[in-house]
Amino acid sequence: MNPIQLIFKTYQNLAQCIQTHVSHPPSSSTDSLSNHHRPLFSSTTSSGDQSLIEFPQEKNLIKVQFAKPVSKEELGRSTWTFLHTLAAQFPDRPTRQQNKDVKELMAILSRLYPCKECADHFKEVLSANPVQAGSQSEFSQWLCHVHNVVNRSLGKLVFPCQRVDARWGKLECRERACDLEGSSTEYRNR
Ligand SMILES: Cc1cc2nc3c(=O)[nH]c(=O)nc-3n(C[C@H](O)[C@H](O)[C@H](O)COP(=O)(O)OP(=O)(O)OC[C@H]3O[C@@H](n4cnc5c(N)ncnc54)[C@H](O)[C@@H]3O)c2cc1C
Repeated sequence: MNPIQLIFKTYQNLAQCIQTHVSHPPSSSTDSLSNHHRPLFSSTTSSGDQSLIEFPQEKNLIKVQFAKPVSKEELGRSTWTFLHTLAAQFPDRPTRQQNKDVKELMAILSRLYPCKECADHFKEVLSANPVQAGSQSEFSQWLCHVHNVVNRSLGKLVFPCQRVDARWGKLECRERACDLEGSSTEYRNR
């Protein structure tokens, strides 16, 4: 192959590669659709927040939910669920590392929470209410308190913190496999 042919061939390969990626974007390793099952073409029809993608090879219709913007409220509810569940599972006698980690987590949240106004406000809340995580109950009470500070600033009702254990339980997990304490001695020794 002479140099001109070589350049032409390389260009052809590149163009083919781009075309393939545009029509079938690469999937992550967790994507359950193998290349064999990818649609040759896709037709989408909106029905509420769901759309249908047709797989002509299999004469099947598979419902695929497309991303839509998450509201500040949804994000807030999910984040509080994560935080209160973390507090419910926090060890009664945390290691120094666990204590440090939870403080760092809150500091990171106050910098990276994907709602700038909320993150800035939470930074102020944290500086007025430093994290207390000497035990499970101390951490869950502290979290309940700071959640109430946010509630108040939004004109919401204050939650009775003596009921926090009734509202937020541990993650449903067989044989306490999700417990921080039992599950990782390595972590405990750090
Ligand atoms: C760190 C952080 C900062 C935020 N800052 C802002 C902000 O500045 N501006 C803004 O508009 N939104 C903010 N949000 C979102 C806001 O707090 C709410 O999540 C959102 O308004 C939805 O409120 P909600 O009424 O559904 O209940 P949420 O406040 O999301 O609470 C979820 C559930 O937790 C329970 N709960 C309520 N209070 C407590 C408590 N004190 N202790 C334990 N459980 C409780 C209730 O059962 C409630 O249904 C923030 C969220 C987070 C996580």
